[in-house]
Amino acid sequence: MSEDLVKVKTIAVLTSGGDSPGMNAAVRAVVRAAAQSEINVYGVKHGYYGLIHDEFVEMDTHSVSNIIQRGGTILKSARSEEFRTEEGRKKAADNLKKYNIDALVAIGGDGTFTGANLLSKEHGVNAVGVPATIDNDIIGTDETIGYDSALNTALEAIDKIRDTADAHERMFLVEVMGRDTGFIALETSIASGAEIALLPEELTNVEEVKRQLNNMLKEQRRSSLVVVAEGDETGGAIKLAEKIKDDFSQYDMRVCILGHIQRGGAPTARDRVLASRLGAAAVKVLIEGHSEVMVGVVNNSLKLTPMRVAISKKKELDHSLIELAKILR
Ligand SMILES: Nc1ncnc2c1ncn2[C@@H]1O[C@H](COP(=O)(O)OP(=O)(O)O)[C@@H](O)[C@H]1O
Ligand SMILES: O=P(O)(O)OC[C@H]1O[C@](O)(COP(=O)(O)O)[C@@H](O)[C@@H]1O
Ligand SMILES: [Mg+2]
Repeated sequence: MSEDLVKVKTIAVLTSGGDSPGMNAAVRAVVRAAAQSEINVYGVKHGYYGLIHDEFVEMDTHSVSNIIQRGGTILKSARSEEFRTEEGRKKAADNLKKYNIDALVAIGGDGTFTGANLLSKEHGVNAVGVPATIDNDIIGTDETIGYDSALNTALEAIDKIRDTADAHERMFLVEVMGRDTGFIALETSIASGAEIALLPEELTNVEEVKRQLNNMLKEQRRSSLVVVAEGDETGGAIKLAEKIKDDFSQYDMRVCILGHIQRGGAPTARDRVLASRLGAAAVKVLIEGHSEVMVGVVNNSLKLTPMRVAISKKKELDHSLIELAKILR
């Protein structure tokens, strides 16, 4: 984190990794905050792929009109294997030099920040990270951009599944996203009143799951919902169903995988506000001379975290929420 005052004239902004609702709001905030400070902005299409393959487009305040409410990302997102190599990052740095770009705003998740940090270390490119992923798995910010939207999308779907589960007195195993982390699974299970939540952060004992379901069925529950994070130890909802279906054949078990609907749709108000704050903050901290940092909001205040710290460890679930889910089900 350096803090020398530098005149930033031109910046680039990109979105990378899994898209998340609110990425557009963040791009808009970066472009508009930069314009306020008379900084030129290039948008880079397709994340690091576009950085390597010269997909730079000039942006101004009009380029970001009417996007704050839209899901996806107007800059497109991608995953680039080439950027994981030194040669790939050298090509990316050469392109940034070609356009006289002083700094990069990378909007994405932990992988995106790992890449940006390497680009900065190897080629002296000033880089600021803006956390955007539905997984909410980044330390240094209470929530990532897109998490609240994905949570609400998943919850709406689970509420609907509960209606039909109840009508048919069925058992549903609902799989939500979260390759390595159970934020969506835990909070949707609390908010929907699910009977059980299976999280990547906890060991899953299939016999124990069966026992709990049996106990609840003895309480004469009319339906059962098990929310399963895709990264759960059992390997997701389909695999779990294979392991338990014979024991619950009378409940006409169904599996529903929510999948990518959780990544799309209009961002919630909270995500739009978070993205607006963080996008503008990224420009501010670049002007102040910071680099290799991530902007976040903690306890409603802006916070800077060195990128190397942000990528160094996994954000932990709140154990009191795990207990709460168990008490209230
Ligand atoms: N270890 C790494 N070294 C260099 N670049 C990386 C590394 N990890 C990820 N990246 C770059 O960041 C991109 C996005 O990472 P990914 O993990 O897919 O998404 P997210 O940023 O949402 O976690 C990758 O496609 C790759 O180009
Ligand atoms: O869209 P893909 O490539 O199938 O990736 C799915 C993964 O992306 C996510 O939606 C978001 O993850 P990242 O933000 O780390 O890219 C995960 O929850 C999910 O496991
Ligand atoms: Mg990630």
